[in-house]
Amino acid sequence: MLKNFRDGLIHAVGYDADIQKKYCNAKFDRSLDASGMCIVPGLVDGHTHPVWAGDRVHEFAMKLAGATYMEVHAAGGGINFTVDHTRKASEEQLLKDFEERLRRMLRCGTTLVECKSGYGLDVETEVKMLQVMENAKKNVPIDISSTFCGAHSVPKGKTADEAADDVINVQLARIKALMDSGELELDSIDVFCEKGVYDVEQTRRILHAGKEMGLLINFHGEELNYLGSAQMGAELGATAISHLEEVSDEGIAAMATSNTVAVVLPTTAYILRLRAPPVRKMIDGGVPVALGSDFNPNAFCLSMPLVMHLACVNFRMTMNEALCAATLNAAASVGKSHSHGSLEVGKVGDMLVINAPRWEHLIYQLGGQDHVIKHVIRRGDVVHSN
Ligand SMILES: N=CN[C@@H](CCC(=O)O)C(=O)O
Repeated sequence: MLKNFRDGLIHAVGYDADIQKKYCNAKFDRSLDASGMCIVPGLVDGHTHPVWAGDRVHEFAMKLAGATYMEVHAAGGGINFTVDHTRKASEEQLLKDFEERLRRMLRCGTTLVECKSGYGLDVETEVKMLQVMENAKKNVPIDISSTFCGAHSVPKGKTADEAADDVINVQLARIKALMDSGELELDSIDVFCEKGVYDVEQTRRILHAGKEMGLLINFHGEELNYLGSAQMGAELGATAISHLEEVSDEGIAAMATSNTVAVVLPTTAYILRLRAPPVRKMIDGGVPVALGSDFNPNAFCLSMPLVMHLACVNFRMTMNEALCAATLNAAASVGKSHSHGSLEVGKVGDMLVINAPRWEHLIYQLGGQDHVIKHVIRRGDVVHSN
């Protein structure tokens, strides 16, 4: 099998490779039966915030007692709590914690992960987070797609308009210089478009500025309140929008027309007790649906197999759809479906050997799914064995 992975790329496949259809939720039911084991592509995590300091375990009790996400923020917790700690943390400490999280993701089968900044909200700390991502790329055998999310929250002491100006004129300007000099490699720009955070027009301004710099648009929209951000994102040609619990029928139609990927996040809906996004309507309406773990101090889950399980039970996705969403469609959400997300000639040789007679065991087992993963192969190399 491994002879097919010289240079880390797939040169030939030993079975019928017609398993997924680009940008759609196609069937994926022809797993390879190799000595009682199955093979699936390496998993792609389409939305995470894994670089930060300051866990928020204390907030969990508030949420269990019924506090909403915005009530936790108003009480001094939430994103701004993590921002305070991340600003104080050294780059070395952030890198050490981040690399440990990446290694745990790898053991759960993730071979490509989208990673957002967003706990700095000022130019120094945002750049520090992005540099941590850059350094981790050299040390951990996992592919990282970096996203600048300087507009993740409105920092203390600024209005949203002032903060949007700072993101555009100060943060993006510095990031562009670092990208031009080759010190940073970024794929996407993100904004938390939400009532009480950035409104649709502020979000549009920031995303437009990022697009002008060549970044893909991949932002948080329609999570807690309906704002019409899906329509705005579609107008701007967004590559992806995530959350979408409150997306409207018009938003779904607009996203289908612009071929914008919907990145849905079952752990977040679960922990915040939000209603499920209308995944069935999105799939039936022609929107490509992807999955992300949304690993962050609020939704503390690194395991894509667990996310796929929740997607099937709580979002009523089929197991085929969940696998496609956690591989090819998640790769499309970061503009990497040409190289990642399926076992096709010319793509990277990322795959999982599943220690079970059917690949569905990856989803079937609730918790402990890493036990089902026998090997994680990244670019043709076995990088983890269980
Ligand atoms: N909703 C906004 N951002 C994150 C949560 C960040 C946090 O609570 O620290 C998310 O994607 O779920």
